[in-house]
Amino acid sequence: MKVTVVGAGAVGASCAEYIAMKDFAAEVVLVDIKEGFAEGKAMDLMQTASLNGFDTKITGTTGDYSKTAGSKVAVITSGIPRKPGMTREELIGINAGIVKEVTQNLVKHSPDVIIIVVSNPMDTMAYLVHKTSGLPKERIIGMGGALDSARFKYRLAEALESPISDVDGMVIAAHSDTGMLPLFSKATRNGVPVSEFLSDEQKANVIEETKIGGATLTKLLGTSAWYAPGAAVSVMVQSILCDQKKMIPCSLMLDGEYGESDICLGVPAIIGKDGVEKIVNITLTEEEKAKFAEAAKAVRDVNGDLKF
Ligand SMILES: NC(=O)c1ccc[n+]([C@@H]2O[C@H](COP(=O)([O-])OP(=O)(O)OC[C@H]3O[C@@H](n4cnc5c(N)ncnc54)[C@H](O)[C@@H]3O)[C@@H](O)[C@H]2O)c1
Ligand SMILES: O=C(O)C[C@H](O)C(=O)O
Repeated sequence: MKVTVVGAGAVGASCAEYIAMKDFAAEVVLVDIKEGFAEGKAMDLMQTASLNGFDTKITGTTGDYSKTAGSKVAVITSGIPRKPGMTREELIGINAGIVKEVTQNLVKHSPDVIIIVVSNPMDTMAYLVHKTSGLPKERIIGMGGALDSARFKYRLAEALESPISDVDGMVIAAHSDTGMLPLFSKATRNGVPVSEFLSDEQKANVIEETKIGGATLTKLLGTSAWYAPGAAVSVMVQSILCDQKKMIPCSLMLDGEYGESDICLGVPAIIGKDGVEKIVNITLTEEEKAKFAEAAKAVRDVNGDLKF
């Protein structure tokens, strides 16, 4: 099956690399607006195929969407990343126009496509794709929770001094510095609640470091992260192409779930061959419910800046 990745920059190339390395897709098409850039990234990645042992064919194109025709999944990473000191929300002015145009091109050539939205501010960009693509809501999935949950597990393992494979946990709500909701109450080490091992101070630190995970990396790198974002996308694409039905927190259009409607926010969902098979309703504490509602209010304010 064919996967298109729009934006052959840091995140787009990382998506293509992880998808190819796992060898579950027949073809990955990279698209960029910068002349020759996607072609160059595709060629460089293809020259790793014999070294890394994959058969996925990676091609690149400068804006020729006819090459993306018949894609099962398209990942939108085109747009600008933030610089140190910025919030993701500040990117809306430039990225909204790019995401809207790219979506129209993708849908024109692949009407049955499932779109994974990565460009920031992601929850708002996912909402924009819902409002402008004409695709059913099951086929538009924002990527944020998979990445934020991986960062949560990294911070939990650090605090627990345990291997990451011992740890499980999930982050829902908004993909923003303030609106992320790491579900500490449900995090476990080999099935045992992590609250059995960590103090209140450690808990607060893990939650805060998780929420500012993207900002911390942006400060260190001078631009935002790409390895873990690419790996997170590859997990979502694999769950679709291989119909794995994994439960993954994704930014989805809500219609009453978690008390919200007409907004994209991170919630756990079953992801399979048709996209979103089911939004999973989990029980939140009263404090978590209040934080989810607060995150929704902030995302709704940002959505208000969109022009359709
Ligand atoms: N949702 C997440 O978890 C997450 C994680 C990391 C990054 N991001 C976001 O992903 C986006 C990309 O980040 P990056 O680090 O890869 O940036 P980047 O600058 O390295 O790459 C972006 C690429 O998009 C291309 N582009 C711009 N306009 C285009 C268009 N109209 N059509 C096709 N290509 C176009 C650029 O030429 C560039 O190569 C940013 O908005 C960033 O904030 C989101
Ligand atoms: O932090 C960013 O701006 C990029 C991305 O959303 C991330 O979380 O890495």
